[in-house]
Amino acid sequence: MMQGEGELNHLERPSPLNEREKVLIQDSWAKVYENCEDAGVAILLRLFVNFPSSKQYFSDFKHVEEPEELERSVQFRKHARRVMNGINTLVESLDNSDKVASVLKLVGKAHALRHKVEPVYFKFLSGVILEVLGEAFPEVVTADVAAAWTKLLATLCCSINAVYEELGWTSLSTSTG
Ligand code: HEM
Repeated sequence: MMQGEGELNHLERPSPLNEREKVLIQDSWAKVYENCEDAGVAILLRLFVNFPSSKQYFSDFKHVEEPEELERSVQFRKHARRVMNGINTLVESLDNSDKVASVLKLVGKAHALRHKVEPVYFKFLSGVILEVLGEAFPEVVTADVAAAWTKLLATLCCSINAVYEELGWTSLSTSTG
């Protein structure tokens, strides 16, 4: 089995978010988004420290190891902002499934075709988001809030995987190793 293929096949799409879960996500996100810049940097830094291979896709800092130096990279900070803005759009659009689908389609397409990012990195990023939010906002991220976020992020990964599959990612992934 090629790298990433198992991930594509074995992720189960969670049930849609219910109204309570949407409110839990929107309320908790509002607190996080007040510190958008810091939260984004903390999340991306954790991704690159815990999963150093995720740096391979970023020309400006793929060989940088020091977290302090990573944080200073313009490309790093720009992507941290983009990730936070992407999640913000999803959170704002929880009642608009067409919008959610179209945002995830765009993100999936760009990362598969242009940046050639293995889809498993979206799963790593999702885990890191939960971890960092739980640590940074322990009073906000209760067990119920964490469960709602887990569901949203699993949905995100499933949708991204579906886009990759539609694009025939398995053949692409052989060329990127
Ligand atoms: C929720 C998850 C993510 C969102 C919302 C997101 C969003 C974006 C956006 C909006 C762009 C620029 C637009 C474009 O090129 O089409 C971008 C670029 C990029 N993303 Fe992501 N991204 C996410 C996850 C990831 C992950 C997990 C990786 C790899 C580990 C990654 C790697 C890249 C790279 C390499 C670029 C190009 C950077 C550059 O040229 O400066 N992204 N991302």
